[in-house]
Amino acid sequence: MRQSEQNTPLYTHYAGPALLETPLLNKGSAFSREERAAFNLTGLLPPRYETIEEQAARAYMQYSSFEEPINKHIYLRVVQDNNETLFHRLLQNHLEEMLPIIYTPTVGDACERFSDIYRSARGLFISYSDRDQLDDVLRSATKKKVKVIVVTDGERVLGLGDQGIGGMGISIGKLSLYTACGGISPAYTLPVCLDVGTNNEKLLNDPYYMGNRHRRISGDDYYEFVDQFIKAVKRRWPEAMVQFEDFAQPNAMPLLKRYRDQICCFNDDIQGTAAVTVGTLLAACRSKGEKLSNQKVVFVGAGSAGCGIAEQVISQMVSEGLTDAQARSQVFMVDRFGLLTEGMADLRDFQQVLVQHKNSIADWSFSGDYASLRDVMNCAKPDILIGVSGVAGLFTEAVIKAMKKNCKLPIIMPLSNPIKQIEARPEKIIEWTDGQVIIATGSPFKPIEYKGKTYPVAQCNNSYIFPGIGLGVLAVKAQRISDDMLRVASETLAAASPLANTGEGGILPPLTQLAELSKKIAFEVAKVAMRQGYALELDDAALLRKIDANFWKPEYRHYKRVSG
Ligand SMILES: O=C([O-])CC(=O)C(=O)O
Ligand SMILES: [Mg+2]
Repeated sequence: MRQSEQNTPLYTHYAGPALLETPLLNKGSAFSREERAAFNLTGLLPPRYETIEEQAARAYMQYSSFEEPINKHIYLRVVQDNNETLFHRLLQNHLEEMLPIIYTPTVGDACERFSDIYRSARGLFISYSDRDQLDDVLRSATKKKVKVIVVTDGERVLGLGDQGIGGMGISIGKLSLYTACGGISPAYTLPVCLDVGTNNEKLLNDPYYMGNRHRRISGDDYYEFVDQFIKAVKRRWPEAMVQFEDFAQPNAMPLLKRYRDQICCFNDDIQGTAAVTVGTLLAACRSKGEKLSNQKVVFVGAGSAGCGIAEQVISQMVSEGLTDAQARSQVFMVDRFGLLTEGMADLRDFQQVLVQHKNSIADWSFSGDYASLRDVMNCAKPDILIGVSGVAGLFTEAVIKAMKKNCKLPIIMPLSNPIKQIEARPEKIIEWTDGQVIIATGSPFKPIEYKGKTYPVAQCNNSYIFPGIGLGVLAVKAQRISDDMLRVASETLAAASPLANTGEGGILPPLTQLAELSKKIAFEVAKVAMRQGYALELDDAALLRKIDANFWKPEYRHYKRVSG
């Protein structure tokens, strides 16, 4: 059996202060007496030799001294930039408590205030003005073996809009989860922010803003720049997987279409969110003893994320036996002007195929030009309501009550992040439906007490999907990420649903079980990649061993010195 790399010594020429200043290698007070002597560290550290658990206990005490989530976030990022192994041990020990701090929702604040709270360098900022020297820029990344890149241009960070280089915060947060929940070694990850400017006036006028102070580059210049970046990545790290994150709607889909058959990549907001949503819906329907293909689904927000999920829902309905046209007739997209309806002006291609035909809503009665969300609730009588609008408060009491009137146990999923952008808070939805509801949100919420009963709130966030995809892709060196790989990730998630399996607990397994779930997703994803000819061929036992061997653990290795 292949021994995990982590049990073997690590050979390095770094020594003295440079070793302590390299977060991937630094062990701080855990350097042993022998290592301190061999690496010229004697005297640079307090005399006591500590274990990683002792270090983690001190760090947790310091962490707990901060009240505000943003200050806890800043503290954890400092630990990360100082000692990555310790950072991940701390996360592992307190995953449930710390996920909302390093990731959604607090990561949203960290992106908005990126320049204000900036401490030290992490990741690669790639400026448009550097476009002719991208090979040099990528060479500056000291990591030789980058295997997972999360790249954003910061134009649509969560539901917070254009954050310019603040988008780096989300790339960092996603990759922390790749490690914490998908076992990808931090030595293999690289957060990237493409700085093509910002149209956010507040940032442009903010003296502390650290990005380039010009408006966003757009059109052909923009696409050419992204292309230069992708080509440079292919030259430097030909096997790296690229996750597109938080690109604005007009660019997200074209970029995905352009690269999905060229490199190993996916768009987290379109495909990752679709995969987790379909997985959650499958589990919710199973827990009701029903099929997704028997449900009517309303989406609020017809951007690339909403339409991406809708297409995935449709393809699931078709796999359950509906025709494409039948499935489309059961899906209703509502955007700022109302229900997407045949003949509506200015629709994008991906919206055009999701309109309702005039004759299928001929017997609806409504007053404006297009049916409003409330009209859709009254006339379509949906079973499922999904919010991906980024607009707080759109699920009003009237909307939810109109839905409940026609559906005994509605499935309601306000998915917009972070919490301040949510369509309706879950405790309100429970109150308005008198507890007769299945809820999932994009951001985390504590279980809700209502009339003596406890209601868990599932966090339908793409974090259930991407770590497992990454682990599977790495295990078999997959060259592409196909729709079937994403579909099997949804099914694997649904199959792990406590509520669907036992009639009790949440619709989704708790996030604390993500590492185990990611291994299962990785296994299934890798098998599909092999079947489709995108990956190394391995038998099941060898694949399981590979996944385990690839799963990095926050433990210190023993170091041996080599000359530099
Ligand atoms: O980051 C998250 O929590 C989920 C996500 O991709 C988004 O909202 O853009
Ligand atoms: Mg996102």
